[in-house]
Amino acid sequence: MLTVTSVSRRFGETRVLDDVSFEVRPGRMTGFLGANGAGKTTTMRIILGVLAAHGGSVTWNGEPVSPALRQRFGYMPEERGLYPKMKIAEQVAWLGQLHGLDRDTARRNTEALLDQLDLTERMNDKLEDLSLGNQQRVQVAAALVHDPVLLILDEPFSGLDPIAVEVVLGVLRERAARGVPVLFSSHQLAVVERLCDDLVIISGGVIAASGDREALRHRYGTQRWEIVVDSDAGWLRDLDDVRMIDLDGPRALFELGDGTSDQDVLRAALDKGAVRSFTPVLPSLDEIFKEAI
Ligand SMILES: Nc1ncnc2c1ncn2[C@@H]1O[C@H](COP(=O)(O)OP(=O)(O)OP(=O)(O)O)[C@@H](O)[C@H]1O
Repeated sequence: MLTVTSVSRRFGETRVLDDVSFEVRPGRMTGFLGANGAGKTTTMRIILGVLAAHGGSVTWNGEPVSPALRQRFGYMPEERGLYPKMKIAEQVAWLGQLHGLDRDTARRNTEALLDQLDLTERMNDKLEDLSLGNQQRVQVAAALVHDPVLLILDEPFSGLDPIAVEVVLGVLRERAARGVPVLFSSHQLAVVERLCDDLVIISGGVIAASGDREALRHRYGTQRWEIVVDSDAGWLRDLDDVRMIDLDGPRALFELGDGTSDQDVLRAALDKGAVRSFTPVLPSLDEIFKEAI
């Protein structure tokens, strides 16, 4: 497990990270969410040792992160730093060797990854001859070739079409399933909502919320209910302490005040006729994000 504890960082007089603490747990995809300039890239660089922290610590299974251990981390930086004129298989295998793999293992891992990422047919093409989406798949291969014990990915899904998102996601999920902690940043709330098990939300260099995604959905946002009846559900508006959010004929989305309960509403609905469905609706990531920051 990776543990970030009370990390701070300034650039000049500006404090860009303030007491940042969170965990990236084994076998879990952790989404790192924040607006532009919130501090995601700075945090990732500190984890990778590319940038020094001005306070706090980063530990791996309770131990400080040594340079030798960092070699075993996988990092996909925001500025995609591969060689445009080098053939992709050669390049990925070479990066594997730089991370300590022998030549045969590097080649085997490269071939397996390029196959998983649907790039086998392009393996002898130069990076610059690939579409931007395919170049990004190569970046993913480069971050994974040495079988990293931890994966840190800065915006791995940006600019990918939906099919490429699925392909990259499949590869990352497989690593997570093998027990590798995966931290990835993203602006795309809908993507993160679908992909992550845990969430870290950062705002202005401060952690606004972190932990299990479902637990956060329960903790943040206002609980709502959806009911579907047989005829128009507009009568719900007349009930005390019911606030209608959305009404679409027999379907209504509403919130409850303190003076009533979901069971009161259900009873009132059954008195009127058939109830086809009645479900609590948890807030979306979008709502959690807005409330947390
Ligand atoms: N080398 C630097 N010198 C000065 N300020 C910097 C430097 N790197 C980052 N910053 C500032 O630190 C803050 C956090 O930047 P960071 O890149 O970590 O944010 P981010 O959450 O990754 O944003 P984005 O989503 O736009 O990539 C920003 O205000 C940024 O301008």
